Amino acid sequence: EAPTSSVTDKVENGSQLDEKKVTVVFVLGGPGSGKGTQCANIVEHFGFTHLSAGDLLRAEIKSGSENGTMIQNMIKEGKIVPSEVTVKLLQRAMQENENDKFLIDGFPRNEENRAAFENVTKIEPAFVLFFNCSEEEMEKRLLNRNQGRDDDNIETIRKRFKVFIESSLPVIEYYQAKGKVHEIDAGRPREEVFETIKNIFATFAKESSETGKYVDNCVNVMTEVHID
Ligand SMILES: Nc1ncnc2c1ncn2[C@@H]1O[C@H](COP(=O)(O)OP(=O)(O)OP(=O)(O)O)[C@@H](O)[C@H]1O
Ligand SMILES: Nc1ccn([C@@H]2O[C@H](COP(=O)(O)O)[C@@H](O)[C@H]2O)c(=O)n1
Repeated sequence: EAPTSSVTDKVENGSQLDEKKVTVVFVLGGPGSGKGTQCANIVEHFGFTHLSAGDLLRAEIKSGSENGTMIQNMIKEGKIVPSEVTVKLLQRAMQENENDKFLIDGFPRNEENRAAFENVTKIEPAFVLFFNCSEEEMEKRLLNRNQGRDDDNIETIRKRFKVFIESSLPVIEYYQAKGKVHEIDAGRPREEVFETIKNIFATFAKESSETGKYVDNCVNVMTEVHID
């Protein structure tokens, strides 16, 4: 495992992870707001790699890691796992992947997550997507999700909503103050939500290619979108 000291400085054009310059987009929003669903679309159209913090934590439980039981208990209670664990998983996943464009889904979940990631990786997100959706709609989606998740029951869902409001919204506000947030009305049908997202990514790709900050392979949708 790479020591954190090997992760070097943030650079002007994007952020640096070891030898690699990376573009990171944080995907935030309440439980069931549709983050994972839309990340799959972004991967397909814009060549990003999707890293879901929740998926990495669930994989860690399955791997029989020494932290497995602790993580399992936290997830069942809807609580946020200590940042040290989650940041290490994300850092390793980025280092092991050849891509240089990452969608980090469900992270940072609280101020501790945010500060730890920034301190360890020196990476700042290019921008943040905020999926805004009513609790009523999110609850309905989660109860219908049917993926056998331990935390998709009404008791844990209510706890996750509370944690989202108390701990995660302040992180979104932090990035809003920095002008980095694209807020999306995530209560609409999937296709409509993706239309909005497509415009955001196409604009970002265009602006970045003009300034030399962004890399390739997202041009296939450029003709379909309008740039405001
Ligand atoms: N726009 C939408 N309209 C209706 N259902 C949706 C929409 N987007 C996603 N869904 C469905 O809602 C459920 C939750 O979506 P998804 O897993 O993408 O949410 P999420 O934000 O990643 O949730 P979590 O944070 O709990 O992992 C899934 O069953 C998905 O198919
Ligand atoms: N940064 C994070 C992300 C997730 N968790 C825990 O995992 C649960 C499920 O997360 P999803 O994004 O897949 O919904 C979440 O409720 C937390 O318990 C975390 O601790 N830190």
